[in-house]
Amino acid sequence: MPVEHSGHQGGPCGKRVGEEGWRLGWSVPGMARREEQAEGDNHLSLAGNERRPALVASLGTLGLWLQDMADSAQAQKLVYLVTGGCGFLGEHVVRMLLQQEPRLRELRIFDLHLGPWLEELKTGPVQVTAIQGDVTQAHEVAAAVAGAHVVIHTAGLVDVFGKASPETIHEVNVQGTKNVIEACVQTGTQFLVYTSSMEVVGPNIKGHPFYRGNEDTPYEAVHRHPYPSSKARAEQLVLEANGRKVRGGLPLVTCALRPTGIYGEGHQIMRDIYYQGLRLGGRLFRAIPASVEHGRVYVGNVAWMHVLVARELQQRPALMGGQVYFCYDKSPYKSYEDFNMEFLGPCGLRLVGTRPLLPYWLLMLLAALNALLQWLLRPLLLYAPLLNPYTLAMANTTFTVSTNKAQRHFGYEPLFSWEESRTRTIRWMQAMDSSAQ
Ligand SMILES: NC(=O)C1=CN([C@@H]2O[C@H](COP(=O)(O)OP(=O)(O)OC[C@H]3O[C@@H](n4cnc5c(N)ncnc54)[C@H](O)[C@@H]3O)[C@@H](O)[C@H]2O)C=CC1
Ligand SMILES: C[C@H](CCCC(C)(C)O)[C@H]1CC[C@H]2[C@@H]3[C@H](O)CC4=CC(=O)CC[C@]4(C)[C@H]3CC[C@]12C
Repeated sequence: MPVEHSGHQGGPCGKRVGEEGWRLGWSVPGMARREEQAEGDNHLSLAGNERRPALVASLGTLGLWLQDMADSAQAQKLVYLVTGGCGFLGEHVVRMLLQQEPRLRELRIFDLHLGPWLEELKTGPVQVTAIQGDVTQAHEVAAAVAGAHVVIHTAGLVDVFGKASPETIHEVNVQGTKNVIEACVQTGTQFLVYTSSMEVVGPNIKGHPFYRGNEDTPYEAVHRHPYPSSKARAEQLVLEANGRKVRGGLPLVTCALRPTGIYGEGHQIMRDIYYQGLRLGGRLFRAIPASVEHGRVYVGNVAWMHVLVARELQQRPALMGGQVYFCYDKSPYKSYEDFNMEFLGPCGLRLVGTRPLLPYWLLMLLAALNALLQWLLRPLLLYAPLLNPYTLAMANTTFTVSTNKAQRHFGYEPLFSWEESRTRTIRWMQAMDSSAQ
């Protein structure tokens, strides 16, 4: 079925919250903590002054306030650049940085398409600079990178459905990443965090399972599809660049984060599958055996890992430079379809069948047919269904991660529990549904 959204009449999800609700209400657990703690500190200092004359108390408070101002002026000195900052993951990284990185002075958001929601960020204490640009254009990248302390490079062309040509995917993912690296070297930016993917490892073309593996698990990574090939090449370039001298003589410090399948607020594929289910009368039909595990990670935790890595890379360059980290959290191990049902179920969709309804060979045939149709129709229209030989192989091969490398190297703990990740995703789907009605 082609991926399209028009004509959606709304579904059975109950709540009536505008889609913007999840954007405007965006906050993280513990976020209130910083503010509460600040307030608490003030209460403490006032309590100490309680029995003194009012003037002394006021002067004391003023002094503390001035001290606070001086501290924060000194602390707020870093300039971060997020490429792809208006994408699904990028937006979460941007919002997480604004909430969790107190040393931020300026946040630059570089993207081919800037979102209108950026406007609301511009009223906060951190200078938010939106830059419309293309990572394939070296001069645009260099201009955006100049003067940044840290670059988080999430921009990429995520396409496993044949929407873009292999050349375009390579241009954006590989040449774009080369441009980011060169810009860091030329302008003197010392820290680069790259959003890689589990796909740089696998599943490979032979369909070998990767069961609860970690960063050191031996696995034959062989790719033919342009997306994983481009991500693997780009990751390699980023890691090889670790230690290169940047302008001014200091070494470049790089590392790569490899998310498994990301889910959460703003996830386009989840949206597509939801609408597909609605078109099928509120049902989805099981295509993949429930025993095939597919690794998933909540977008808020992936964003949190980016913020932490960016921070800790500056403290522990020798340990973390040139390293790769899988992104993980407490999301349960399930098949791709069963996992999606955690969110689609509460929105009224049903997964029909405890076993795949069609034999695998027939699915392969349908997937091949879709690929053929895509090719035949290309001169006339873009036919990009979810099912093709590559996505079928992806969904049908076990790939799960079990590691604590991020915890050992930079103290990562997921910021969002599984329950919270699930609730947030469901709320977003419900808001999306009611805003479409
Ligand atoms: N969605 C997922 O499950 C996973 C994604 N990733 C990686 O995470 C990163 C972000 O992915 P998503 O947020 O899912 O994708 P997305 O498509 O929502 O975001 C990518 C962003 O990059 C921007 N972009 C694309 N081409 C550009 C160009 N030439 N110049 C400047 N900006 C450009 C897009 O406009 C978009 O805002 C990608 O690098 C992807 O490979 C890794 C693992 C899993
Ligand atoms: C669309 C696929 C599911 C199709 C189900 C079927 C065959 C019944 O129609 C998705 C299955 C696995 C997904 C990919 C996986 O989560 C890893 C990814 C990592 C990335 O870096 C980008 C996204 C993706 C390739 C993701 C894309 C959708 C699936 C192929």
